[in-house]
Amino acid sequence: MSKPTTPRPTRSNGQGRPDRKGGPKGPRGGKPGGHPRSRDGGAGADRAPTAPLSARAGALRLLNGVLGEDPRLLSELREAPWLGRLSPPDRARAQRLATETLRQLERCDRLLEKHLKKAPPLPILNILRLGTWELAAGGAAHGVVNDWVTEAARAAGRANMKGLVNAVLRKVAAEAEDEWPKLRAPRLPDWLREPLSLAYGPEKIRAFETAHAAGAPLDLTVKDPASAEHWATELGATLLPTGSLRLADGGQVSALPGYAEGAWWVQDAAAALPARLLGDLTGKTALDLCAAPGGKTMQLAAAGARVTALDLSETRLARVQENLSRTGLSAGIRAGDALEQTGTYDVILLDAPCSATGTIRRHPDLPQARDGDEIGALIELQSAMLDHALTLLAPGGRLVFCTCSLIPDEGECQVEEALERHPGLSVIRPEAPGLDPAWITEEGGVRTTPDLWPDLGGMDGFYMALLRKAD
Ligand SMILES: C[S@@+](CC[C@H](N)C(=O)[O-])C[C@H]1O[C@@H](n2cnc3c(N)ncnc32)[C@H](O)[C@@H]1O
Repeated sequence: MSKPTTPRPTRSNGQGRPDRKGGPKGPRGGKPGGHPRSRDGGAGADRAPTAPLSARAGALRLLNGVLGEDPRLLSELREAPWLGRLSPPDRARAQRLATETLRQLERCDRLLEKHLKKAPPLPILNILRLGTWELAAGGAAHGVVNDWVTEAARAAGRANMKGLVNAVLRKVAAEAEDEWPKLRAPRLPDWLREPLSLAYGPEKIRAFETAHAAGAPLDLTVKDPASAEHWATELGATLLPTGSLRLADGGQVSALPGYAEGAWWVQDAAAALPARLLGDLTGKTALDLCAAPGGKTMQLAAAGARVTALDLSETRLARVQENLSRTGLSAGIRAGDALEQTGTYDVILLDAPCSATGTIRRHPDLPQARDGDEIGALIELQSAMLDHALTLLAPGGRLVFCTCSLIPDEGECQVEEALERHPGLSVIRPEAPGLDPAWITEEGGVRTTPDLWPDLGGMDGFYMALLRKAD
């Protein structure tokens, strides 16, 4: 990777909404053909607001919510009241259908474009996208087409769109098996592709895109590292070089062996690395400054620290408490702003709020629902948090700064600039089982990217650095 001097998307590249090139012409993600949208992804008027919804109707609402005029992340739409109208299995199916369609949106659009003279209203275009993904994934043509035709009448309230959906999806069904594999991995939108290309080069970006298209397996962190091999056998999982367990497809997580007794928790292999840089923490006081939902809090507690887990969000802190209760680990939980904390700690973990662009394998909605506008403010917040965190660190204390971002301004640059602002602050060479020396950066941090471990199933993009305050 070249020296990380990526232009900051909002400071130097204000590029506006993502460019979704390559699909049918006309209304794309943004302009739903004049249909008013609700903020929770509603797809057409609710004539019976309590009537059950099918998985496909749910998926359509989710897609409309992500790609509508006021784009929402799927995680934000999960709170939408209408989701209560789906049975739990249908809700899971709807999430999967929407997620996988978003992951392959460019491929869906490329298959559709030759069959559309002009783009239909957004809800109908989204129906065609969902149907195309289902057909490409091997769905039975008759059932998929008929169900989406029915949905078309309901969603748009315009029966004349049924014919279009029927005709287009039948054509897609006839060619998907041959044509789909020829399509390139979907490209990142320009607001992200351009700064990442400058930092990593075009070849690496194509590798990121291939990894994003492949999706992510289920990774677990074991509470007691000594039992990792035992749980790998119990779960039929791969034990990764860094100590995490990996399942190709976990299915229902709460039904897996070891879940109920709290032997492990779900955490991407890259996300498990920052806390591991701190090693054994027996007897140390630790502050987890942005703790929720608690993956790293549990690691710090399992490593022997007396942990204070802080987060701004009380709702998200409830997840930390649930996770601690299930795993039998303990930490003091505190709601509040990281910038207003007082006290002194031996170690601090700062997993700062960021663009989350390292997690696109798991969240393919992110490039579609975001446009980079928020990144400038996040960069400012990260450096303010890092400066304040250093005031809470005991002399000689260690701090891990990390973000799940691919953008160097949220990682490498933050540490380089902090070293300039704080004479006496130093970077400790990172050590942890399985840490590949090739991941170590110029300033001494660790950079992971989604294309690493291609034969094992990739990993999230993360940046982390272990810092030491002067005595
Ligand atoms: C990347 S997530 C943390 C993930 C967590 N460390 C884990 O491993 O499970 C960032 C967190 O920062 C929290 N946050 C955002 N602004 C904050 C602030 N000013 N003070 C404290 N927490 C904040 C968010 O609520 C969010 O839970």
